[in-house]
Amino acid sequence: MTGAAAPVYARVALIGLGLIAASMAHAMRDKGLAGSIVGHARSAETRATALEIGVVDAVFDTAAEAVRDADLVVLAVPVGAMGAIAAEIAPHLAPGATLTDVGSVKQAVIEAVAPHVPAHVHFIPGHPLAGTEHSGPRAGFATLFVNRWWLLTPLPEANAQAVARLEDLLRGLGANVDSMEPAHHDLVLAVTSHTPHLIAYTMVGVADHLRRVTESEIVKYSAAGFRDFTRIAASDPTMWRDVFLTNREATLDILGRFTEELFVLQRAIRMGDGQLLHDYFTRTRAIRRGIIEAGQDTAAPDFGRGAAVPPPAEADS
Ligand SMILES: NC(=O)C1=CN([C@@H]2O[C@H](COP(=O)(O)OP(=O)(O)OC[C@H]3O[C@@H](n4cnc5c(N)ncnc54)[C@H](O)[C@@H]3O)[C@@H](O)[C@H]2O)C=CC1
Ligand SMILES: O=C(O)C(=O)Cc1ccc(O)cc1
Repeated sequence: MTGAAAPVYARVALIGLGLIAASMAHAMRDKGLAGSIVGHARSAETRATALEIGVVDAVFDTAAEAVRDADLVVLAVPVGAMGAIAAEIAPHLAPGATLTDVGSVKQAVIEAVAPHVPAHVHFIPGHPLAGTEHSGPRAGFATLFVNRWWLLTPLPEANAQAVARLEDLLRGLGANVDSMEPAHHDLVLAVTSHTPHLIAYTMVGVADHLRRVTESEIVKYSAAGFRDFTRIAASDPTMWRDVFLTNREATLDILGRFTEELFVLQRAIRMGDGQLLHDYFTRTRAIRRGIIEAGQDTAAPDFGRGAAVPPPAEADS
C-alpha cells in the first residue's frame, strides 16, 4: 500500500470487472481508499480472472449478492446493461449507500437507473474521461485516472455530503473532478469522444475495403494518424454500440455538422481552392496550440508513442 490514508468507503462493490473497474480497484488498493473490494461480472471466466489477479477480494455470481453491505456500488458495465442491473440490485442496496456508474453517456443512464434507486440510496452518476481500447480485468492499471477528468452529473436533489465523499475517492484515484448537467455532458462528449470514435471506425472501414485492392499496403505503410484510428477502432464493440444507441441525438447533431464541414473541404479540393484550405487549417492549428498553451492537453495518455503502455488484454464477454 502506498500513500495509505483512512479508507473512504468500507466496502466497495464493482459490478462489471473490466478495464475501468479493475483500474479503480488497483488504484483503491494502492492508496488504501477501500476497506474491501468485492465484485460481480457476468461471465464466470471474468470473475475467476478478477479474483486470480487480485482485482477483488471476493466475487459473487449475482450482482444482488455483490452489493449487500457495500457503502459504495459502482456500475461498470456497458451503458445498455445499466438499467437491468439497477433493477436487480435495487432491493439489496444498503441504506445510506452511494451508487455511481462510469458510463460514457449520462442522460440515458440516469433515465434507466434512477427509477430503480430507493430513496435511502444516493445515486451519483459519473464518467471518467480516461480509458484505452483494451477490455477485461487484465487491462486495468492503477494510474489510468491520474490527472484525468472525472465528470459527475449529480441529480438536483443529490446529497452534498455523499457527493463530497465520492469526490474524495475520485481525487484519491488521482482524478480531477468536475460537475456538469447530464445533457451538456452528452453533447460535449459527442464532440470530443463519440463522433471522433465513429470517424475512426469509418476510416478503418474505408481502408479495409481498399485493402482488398491494394493487398497489405495500407497496413505496411500506415502513418501515425491512421495507426491512431486503428487503435481507437479496436475498442470494445458492445460498449461503443451502446454509446451510439444511447447518445443518439447529440451524436447525430455533431455528425450532421461534421458532414457539412466535410462537404466544404471536399468542394474546396475539387475547385482547387487552396486559400480556403489554408485558412481552414490555420484556424484548426490555432485551436490545437490554444489547448497546449492553456495546459489542457492532459486527455491523451502516451499510448502508442512509447510510454505508459497498458498491458494488452483479451476481450471480455
Ligand atoms: N473503455 C473505456 O475506455 C472507457 C469506458 N467507460 C465506460 O465504462 C463502462 C465499462 O467499460 P469497460 O470497463 O471499458 O468495459 P469492459 O468490456 O472492459 O468490461 C465490462 C464488464 O461488464 C461486464 N458485463 C457486460 N455486460 C454485462 C451484463 N449485461 N451484465 C453484467 N455484466 C456485464 C463484462 O463481463 C465486464 O466484466 C462502460 O459503460 C463504458 O462506457 C468510461 C470511460 C472509458
Ligand atoms: O482510448 C481512447 O482514446 C479513449 O478515448 C478512451 C475513452 C473511451 C470512452 C470514454 O468514455 C472515455 C475515454
